[in-house]
Amino acid sequence: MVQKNLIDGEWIAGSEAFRNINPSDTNDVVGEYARASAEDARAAIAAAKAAFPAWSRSGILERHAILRKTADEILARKDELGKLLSREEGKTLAEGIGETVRAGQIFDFFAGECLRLAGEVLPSARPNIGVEITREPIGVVGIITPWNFPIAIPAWKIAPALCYGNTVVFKPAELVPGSSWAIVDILHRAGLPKGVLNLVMGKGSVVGQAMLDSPDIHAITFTGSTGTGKRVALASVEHNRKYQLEMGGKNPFVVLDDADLAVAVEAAVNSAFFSTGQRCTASSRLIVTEGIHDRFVGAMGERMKGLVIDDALKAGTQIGPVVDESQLNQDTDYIAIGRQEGAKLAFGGELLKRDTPGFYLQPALFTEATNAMRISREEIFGPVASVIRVKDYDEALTVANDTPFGLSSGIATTSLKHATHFKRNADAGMVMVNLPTAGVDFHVPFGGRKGSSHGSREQGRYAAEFYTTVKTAYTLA
Ligand SMILES: NC(=O)C1=CN([C@@H]2O[C@H](COP(=O)(O)OP(=O)(O)OC[C@H]3O[C@@H](n4cnc5c(N)ncnc54)[C@H](OP(=O)(O)O)[C@@H]3O)[C@@H](O)[C@H]2O)C=CC1
Ligand SMILES: O=C(O)CCC(=O)C(=O)O
Repeated sequence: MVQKNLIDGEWIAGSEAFRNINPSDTNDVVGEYARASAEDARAAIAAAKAAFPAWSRSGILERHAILRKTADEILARKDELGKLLSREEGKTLAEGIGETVRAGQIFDFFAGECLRLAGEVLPSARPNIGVEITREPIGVVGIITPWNFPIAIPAWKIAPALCYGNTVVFKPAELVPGSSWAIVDILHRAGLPKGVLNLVMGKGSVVGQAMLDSPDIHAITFTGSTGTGKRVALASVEHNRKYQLEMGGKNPFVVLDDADLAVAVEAAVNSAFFSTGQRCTASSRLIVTEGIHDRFVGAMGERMKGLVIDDALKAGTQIGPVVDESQLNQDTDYIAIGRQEGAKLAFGGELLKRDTPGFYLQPALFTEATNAMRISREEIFGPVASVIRVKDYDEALTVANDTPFGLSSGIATTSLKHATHFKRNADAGMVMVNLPTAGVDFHVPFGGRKGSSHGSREQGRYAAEFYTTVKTAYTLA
């Protein structure tokens, strides 16, 4: 059965369908999905526009109940939805279920936020005048999401958009439509009025572009590549619309001489290779001071030998496949580039054969890398990391900050002084001490600096900044 798009409360088949393929086993078709056209996207935008006046004035109990019900269903179906996610994206079952739980928690959090909407009442600078500051929804929000977090990223954009009274046109990545379809179905059945949430699955160059070109989309929230992010920005400036971008990372993980080696290695392996390195918060630059360098590299090699790379759904798998052939080619191209640049491939980097045809790559660790190499400057988005040797903490901090990106950064140290200094001086939106650079909580701000992000933070209460517009009202007493 072809899963359809949701436009104005109706499931619409469209004229074309596309297949969702399991990267662990390319013979396995996860499902078939209707491919929306640019015309479908325009119909979805018109429906969202028409639904906005009523939804923006809907009661907070109605919004709360829908988001609460959605959270409950996602959490109750975590094993089934987690399996679907792992099957379509290739992260391990534990990661797939974990991400599904996170999506449920996000809906739960924003269900609560519906009940906590608040403003401020202030005295005016002039006598006998009262000032009220309130937050109002923006209008139609366009949501464009990537393939690497098929349920959590849609959840952390859709939940606040609806909570604060906006209507939505949602375009998931074509590679992973299954999880997105499932949460839209859940929200629809939870009682969202028609047109409030519209799903248009299909190509970014067609459906996404139609969204960028529409004057009736008042805000766009995007996560994905830097190149597409730039297109979103340019089109948004053209239409004078609000936009928010979460793009790449080249996140540093600093290991100091005084680090607990086991903690450092575990955090580095998680940062660099878990979720097959396909996280914008992944660390691909391991910046290591010279006193611990050789022990760290040796321990990383030992730990990497034990990693189980296999079918995402198999019990015991620790690293699933790369998401598709094009991403696999990007990863192996960068491994070749690293070698040409003079870095030493100390471990891994081989294509692997498993029982089923899939995109299996052994995580790769380069040593003798410099921060000037392309493998240290450009986002690879795969299980490929480089060790950069530095003299001391000061040089480590300089190298860590010497990047066009600024999403996450981490440090392994037992020194309070260095941990405190790093938290203050790392030029990144998120800093982790003795923890992986990736794997964030659902209720606190998420976002970066420099080339990684644009606009206000996502997640937690800070999300209100993007999904609302502030009004200041003056009243003569
Ligand atoms: N920061 C992050 O979390 C992510 C970073 N990336 C980086 O991007 C690289 C490429 O991945 P890729 O999936 O191609 O990333 P894209 O930026 O192309 O995809 C992200 C989303 O944007 C959509 N899109 C593509 N073109 C347009 C357009 N012209 N107008 C509007 N929307 C559009 C995509 O649609 P569709 O895919 O359906 O065509 C997808 O839904 C990765 O290797 C990685 O380096 C990728 C994913 C996430
Ligand atoms: O590290 C995380 O938990 C989130 C990462 C993320 O949002 C991303 O890779 O797009």
